[in-house]
Amino acid sequence: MKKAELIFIPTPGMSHLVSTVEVAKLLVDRDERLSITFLIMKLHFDPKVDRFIDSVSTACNRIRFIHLSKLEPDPNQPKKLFVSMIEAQKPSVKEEVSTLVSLSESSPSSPTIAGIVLDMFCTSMIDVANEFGLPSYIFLTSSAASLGLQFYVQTLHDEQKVDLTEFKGSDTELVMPCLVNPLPAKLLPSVMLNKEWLPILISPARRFRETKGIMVNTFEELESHAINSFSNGNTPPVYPVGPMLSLYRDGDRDAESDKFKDIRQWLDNQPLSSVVYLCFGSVGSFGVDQVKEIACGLEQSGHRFLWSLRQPQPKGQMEPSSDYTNPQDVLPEGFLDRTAKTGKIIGWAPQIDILGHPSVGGFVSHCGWNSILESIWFGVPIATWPLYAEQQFNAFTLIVELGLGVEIKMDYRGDFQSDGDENIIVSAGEIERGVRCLMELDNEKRERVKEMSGKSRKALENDGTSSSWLDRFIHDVVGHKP
Ligand SMILES: O=c1ccn([C@@H]2O[C@H](COP(=O)(O)OP(=O)(O)O[C@H]3O[C@H](CO)[C@@H](O)[C@H](O)[C@H]3O)[C@@H](O)[C@H]2O)c(=O)[nH]1
Repeated sequence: MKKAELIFIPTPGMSHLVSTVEVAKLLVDRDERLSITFLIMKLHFDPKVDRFIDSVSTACNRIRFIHLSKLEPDPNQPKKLFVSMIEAQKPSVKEEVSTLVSLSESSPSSPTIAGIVLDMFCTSMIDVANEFGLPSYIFLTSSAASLGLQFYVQTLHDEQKVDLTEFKGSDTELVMPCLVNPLPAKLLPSVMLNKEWLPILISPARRFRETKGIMVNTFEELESHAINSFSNGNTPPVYPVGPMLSLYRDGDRDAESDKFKDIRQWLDNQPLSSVVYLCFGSVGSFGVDQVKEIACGLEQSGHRFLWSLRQPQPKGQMEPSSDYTNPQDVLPEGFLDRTAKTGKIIGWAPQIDILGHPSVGGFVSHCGWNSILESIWFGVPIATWPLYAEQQFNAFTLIVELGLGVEIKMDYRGDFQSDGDENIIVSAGEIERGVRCLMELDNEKRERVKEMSGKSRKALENDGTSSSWLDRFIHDVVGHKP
């Protein structure tokens, strides 16, 4: 039986890496011929990434990680765009791929290199795959609808010569194959409405078309309409293989166990479904004025809360936000004392543990796709408060397309991607209303979320839809199991 190896090139931030590693784990579990080598770029320092990789390396013997050497930034160059920083890693990627290919060719017992699986930000590495005659695949860490959006926007731009930036601030509604409902143009990701950023977004979609297939972190039962919109043969095959969640992040747990124990204990003492959890992803944070409004909104709502409150990064920086040393400095006077019995402020959150805890009854989220999938998995309804990237679009998908959430905001834009004219403050009143709406959600809506939770778990069972798609992917990449 000939063995096969896939090379994975992820974007090395937690929100892309975790689901990519998870799909790799399932692939090797489902076929003993497969092994996977990850090439890890060192783009910024996040100790969570290293801890996570260490824990996976020790647990899975057919997955290994090769760390590429860190490129020192050229002091004469202005700070580069993220995708350009990835593109600059091509020579090191090429060197590693060359070594792996030579090794594979030198011995009949070595696995054949079957292809390269890339993150959406790493499509420049398709050139490396082509050089070695290897097929490329994508693993998309966001939704099928967001994939449809990328193809739609690229077609509008390239074929119909539409200047997308004209949609900025307009009331136009866009009808696209991946959505049942028309999308208000104001919910397009900021990068699509900005002349400087648009090419960065158009380019991956063009290159996706060159690949042999796209695995997406979603499942048929959740996004059937969007998934069906790819069946016209105009795109490479799409494989909905999710939800890919890391339900046991041992690396995180060991490193921060005392802090996490305290959070678990606090949750253990709260009534069933009584706590609203607030978290805005790995990067999201707010300025002091907005923090105060959130605090007042929570207090006015009277609901119990667990709030991951984080410090803003310098403008334009997209690295994980850090915890406050003294959160009281940014909160309204006396807030911590007044809410001592009903609320808890934390920094980086053990999100999976929190969402899985029976005391949690709602999630105020920035609508990162991982957070949405995690919340659905645990049957916790979401109140949307998107900040950047495709999050406004995800909020629309969740509320309008899927009917699985309530709205605090849908068109809000976080500081780092707004052009300065969109920085409205969401008032305490709006937050209070949103939190009440979420926590006092009618049974029918809560049941819908629970039902989808069951479907998400079923999709990954041995005979579930996502497992079948994983098998189909393996078959397309390495052929029939003997
Ligand atoms: O305090 C925290 C904050 C986050 N997380 C975890 O970190 C991940 C965050 O992922 P996500 O919810 O997708 O948010 P982002 O970190 O913002 O993710 C980026 O990547 C996603 C997937 O491509 C996109 O959907 C987002 O828009 C983009 O910002 C999730 O697994 C969370 O469980 C924690 O465990 N604790």
